[in-house]
Amino acid sequence: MTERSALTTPTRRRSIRADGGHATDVGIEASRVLVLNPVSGSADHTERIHELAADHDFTVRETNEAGDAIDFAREAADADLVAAAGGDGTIHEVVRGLYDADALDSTTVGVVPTGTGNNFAGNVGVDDVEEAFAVLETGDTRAIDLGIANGRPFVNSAIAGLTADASSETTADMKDSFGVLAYVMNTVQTAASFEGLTLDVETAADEESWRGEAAFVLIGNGRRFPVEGHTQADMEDGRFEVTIIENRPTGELVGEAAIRRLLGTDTSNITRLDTTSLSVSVRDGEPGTFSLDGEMLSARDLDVETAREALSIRVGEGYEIDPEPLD
Ligand SMILES: Nc1ncnc2c1ncn2[C@@H]1O[C@H](COP(=O)(O)OP(=O)(O)OP(=O)(O)O)[C@@H](O)[C@H]1O
Repeated sequence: MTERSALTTPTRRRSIRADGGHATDVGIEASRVLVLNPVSGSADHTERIHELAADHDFTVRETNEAGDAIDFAREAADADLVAAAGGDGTIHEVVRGLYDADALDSTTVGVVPTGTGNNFAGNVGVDDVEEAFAVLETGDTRAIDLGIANGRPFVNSAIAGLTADASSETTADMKDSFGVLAYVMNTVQTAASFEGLTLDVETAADEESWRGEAAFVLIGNGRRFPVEGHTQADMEDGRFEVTIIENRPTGELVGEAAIRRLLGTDTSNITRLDTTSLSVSVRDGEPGTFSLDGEMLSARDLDVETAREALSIRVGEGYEIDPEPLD
């Protein structure tokens, strides 16, 4: 994807944080914008990110609350390069803002991992903050697939079968070790009466379908779902790797060892589908709670499709264009 040449002189306002901290440039016409979540991860990165951003000519927009990154990205629609400093949720919001503004054709996205799990950053080969700024300058630009669920984009995964509680109670340690599966483990460990979801999962024409009681449905765009090992999926193939975990009585699921077993060698209750699009319908009861990159969405039906190579993104050396398929 070509980058546009220099824009007009940036128009800048200055805003000073109430706590007397950093002055934040608000330059919505800047050609390089960095959206910074100051509360992601261990929340001690703000100073360092401002320094690095200044060294690399980024205009910084610091979020004050959830959702700000969507607005800031939308307002940065004319920028050539928009970086997200945060975790998966911040990247999700930035991509959502650019998607809403129809700016993905003209804007390249970068990630600066200052979140807790940083799963997506790892999947595009960016492991730390210093490396992230080097990648923003000289990394390859790849066009990767976006998932679109009920009109909302996601970069990493869409998951059915979680509760909002499970997301908020998941600890940093769990996220470090297990990424998105931490949510799964947490749900199973905390929900004594977890009922599962009666679902219809239909894939694109002439592909497979699944109907039954599921504990979880994990739809991977940027990531795949072994518990351990390499989590990066093929992000340029226009396909999802879908993992359906059939519900079992809670007693059988409790504990880390059980989860490892579930997604490890014992695959008798796991169905894997590979598809360009699918729909997930909750058959009984209340609408289901779905997670898009960790951000919650309530719906009875989730229609998911790929926007092939729709997201232009800077990648690090660890990014694999064509990762080995799962066994
Ligand atoms: N200033 C803010 N105050 C409170 N919440 C915020 C603020 N800015 C962003 N958020 C919200 O913080 C949430 C968590 O952010 P994010 O996912 O980036 O970090 P994380 O949870 O630490 O990392 P990861 O998702 O990689 O584990 C997001 O839902 C986002 O909307």
